[in-house]
Amino acid sequence: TKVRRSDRLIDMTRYLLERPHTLVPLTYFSKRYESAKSSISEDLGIIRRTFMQRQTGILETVPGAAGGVRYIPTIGRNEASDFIADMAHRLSETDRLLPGGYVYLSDLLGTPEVLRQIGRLIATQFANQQVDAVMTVATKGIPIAQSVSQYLNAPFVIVRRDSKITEGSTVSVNYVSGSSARIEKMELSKRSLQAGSGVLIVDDFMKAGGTVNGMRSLIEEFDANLVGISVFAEGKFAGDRMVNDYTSLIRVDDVDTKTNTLHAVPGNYLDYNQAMFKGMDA
Ligand SMILES: O=P(O)(O)OC[C@H]1C[C@H](OP(=O)(O)OP(=O)(O)O)[C@H](O)[C@@H]1O
Repeated sequence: TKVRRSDRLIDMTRYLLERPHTLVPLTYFSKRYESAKSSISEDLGIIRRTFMQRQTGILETVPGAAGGVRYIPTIGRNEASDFIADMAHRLSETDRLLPGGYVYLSDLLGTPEVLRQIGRLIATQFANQQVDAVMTVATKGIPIAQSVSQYLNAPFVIVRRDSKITEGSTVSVNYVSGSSARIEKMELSKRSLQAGSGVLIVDDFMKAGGTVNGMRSLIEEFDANLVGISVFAEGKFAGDRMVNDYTSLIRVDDVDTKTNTLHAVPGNYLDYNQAMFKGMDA
């Protein structure tokens, strides 16, 4: 029996939301609802318009026989700005400051809604780039990488600072870690990355940038290419950071070890993506 338009719209929306960055042929929906392609096209027009108006995302249409539709998750400027302001406020709570200017984030990075929004924000910035893999370093970066990976429909790979036989043979690099100028090692299973793949680096926190820099050299070792770098928060760092082209959602701009407080403000994400957000409103 034919499926009514209202029922089709609900089921198509769910189907698309669950498959970001995935091309779905119109014929798939025609068969699923036993409806003409012209009806399905009208359905998709309604979904596209509503997604646009509510800033749920973009419904791309790929023409031709091998064509179809692809849902690109995005976040609107206002929702992004509100979330970032909320996170900056949360980080400025007392008792988050840790020795060495690090910040306690594990409660936030264990909250599903926070992880969803972080993933959506970072995936929005890279929605139109060729990201074949999302890379992070164990441990606290992993939930962020998983969330970004889900929104971009790209696998995530975990770099480790320890050797595990369960990772098989690995490529390893030495890197200068943080302000302590210690040499550390990080490695990635050889099976994780193909040469030439586009890699997005994400992490929960960047201080001196040594960790991110280590991941950059790992990407070079794999003959892969760096698409971008995005971190949830960046610490206050006096020295010259080894990394400069990155986005951060939050920036720690003041640390007072006497009163054990820190002040966090929005990072450079909104400024960096101003043109992108303007394009969405157009
Ligand atoms: O910019 P840098 O000076 O290199 O510091 C940023 C590192 C340090 C910290 O990881 P750790 O807390 O050391 O390790 P884990 O994530 O496993 O807790 C954080 O998650 C980044 O990866």
